[in-house]
Amino acid sequence: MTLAHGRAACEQLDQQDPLAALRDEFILPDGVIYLDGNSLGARPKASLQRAQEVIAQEWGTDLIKSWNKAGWFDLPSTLGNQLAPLIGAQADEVVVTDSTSINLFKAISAALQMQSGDAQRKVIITERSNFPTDIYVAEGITRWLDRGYQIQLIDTPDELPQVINEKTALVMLTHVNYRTGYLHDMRAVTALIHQHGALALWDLAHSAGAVPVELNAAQADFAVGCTYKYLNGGPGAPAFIWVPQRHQAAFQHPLSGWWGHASPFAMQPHFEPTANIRRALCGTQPMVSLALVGCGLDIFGQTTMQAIRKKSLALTDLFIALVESQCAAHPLELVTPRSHQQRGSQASFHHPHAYAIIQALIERGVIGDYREPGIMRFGFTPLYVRYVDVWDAVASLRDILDREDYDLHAKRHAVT
Ligand SMILES: Cc1ncc(COP(=O)(O)O)c(C=O)c1O
Ligand SMILES: Nc1ccccc1C(=O)C[C@H](N)C(=O)O
Repeated sequence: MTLAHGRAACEQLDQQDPLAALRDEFILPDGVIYLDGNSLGARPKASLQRAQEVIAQEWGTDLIKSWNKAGWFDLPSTLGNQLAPLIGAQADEVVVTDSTSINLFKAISAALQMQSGDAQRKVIITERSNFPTDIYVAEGITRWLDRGYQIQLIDTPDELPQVINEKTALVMLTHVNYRTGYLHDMRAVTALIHQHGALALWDLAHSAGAVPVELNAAQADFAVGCTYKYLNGGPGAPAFIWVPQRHQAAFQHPLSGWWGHASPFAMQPHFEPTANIRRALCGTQPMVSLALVGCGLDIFGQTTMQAIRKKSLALTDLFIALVESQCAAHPLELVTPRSHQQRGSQASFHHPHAYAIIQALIERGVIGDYREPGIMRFGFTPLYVRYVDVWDAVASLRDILDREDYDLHAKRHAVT
């Protein structure tokens, strides 16, 4: 079977797919091909019943008792422990809490604090192409501290070895780039960062549940990430933060709310951080939303990240090959690395009319998204995307391009 066998070959791949049955765990509307799980994951079927249970039973009937009885108070750690194996972390190293932006704030502040004994380490290195919130939060911290911290933006990963030095306090990278899908070699980059005495903070927003991650094996220092993308936790679901055992005692951040206290219900007038990962917590969590994260994580119990990675690469390989063969007459330019070692679970193409084309695709039920400048972005979640979806998505794309069936004056929505 080759591509020349067309859609039938894709059907056969679906029949042989060891993950095929997992699609049944999700609700996906008829007629929709969902290639945007890198922005908002699809809904696990179980989440509706779980929401009903939390609202009707745990909140409605059990009321305040649920903080103990339903495990609400422990839930950030319970879910963190469930997530840990997916990112190469140990138990008691992860909590699911707050947003990625807020967790970035905690991790960056703690890292700067840990480096503050060395007065010359004043530089945070990150990529110009990093997701903006990462850069913005670092800017907010440096401006607010007003102690001469600087942010140095690099334009390509290759620049890191040239710019990192004894003045670098922290290198903050997103493991898989949100726009291009470029995947860093976490182990090699972390080793380089450590050679220079700096700390390594990884944003796993586009990695957790998408690619195998080995935080402890890579000796990373801190990590944060979303649960609403590849982990299918739900819109705005709380994010996570990982602090390895070896850094927990030194991990201090300024959002020292009562949930991070050694004994929150002692109601002491001074903050004393708890000894464990719960010092990364701040305050009360949104329980309805937090509970649904478990439904997304449960599905991962039925497979492995290796199986997911295998299918992810097959899906992106197929998509890239089909776009390049079927749409060869059009000015599409792949911005995602071809090399498997450097590719996350997405494929992005540049086209001068990318926004209008994405809108036309969405109208036909093929959901991807648009990112500046001129990039059509397609995310592949192996738990529910089929090989035939890839075939059908490219057929729609080709048809739209061949007929120029898109509106160049398409209205720009607030969310693209
Ligand atoms: C790399 C990265 N970091 C962070 C975020 C989001 O942060 P938050 O959930 O705080 O909006 C995203 C996407 O929204 C992202 O792609
Ligand atoms: N949280 C969102 C809310 C609204 C719209 C998009 C998002 C995203 O997550 C975007 C994603 N981080 C991205 O890689 O572009």
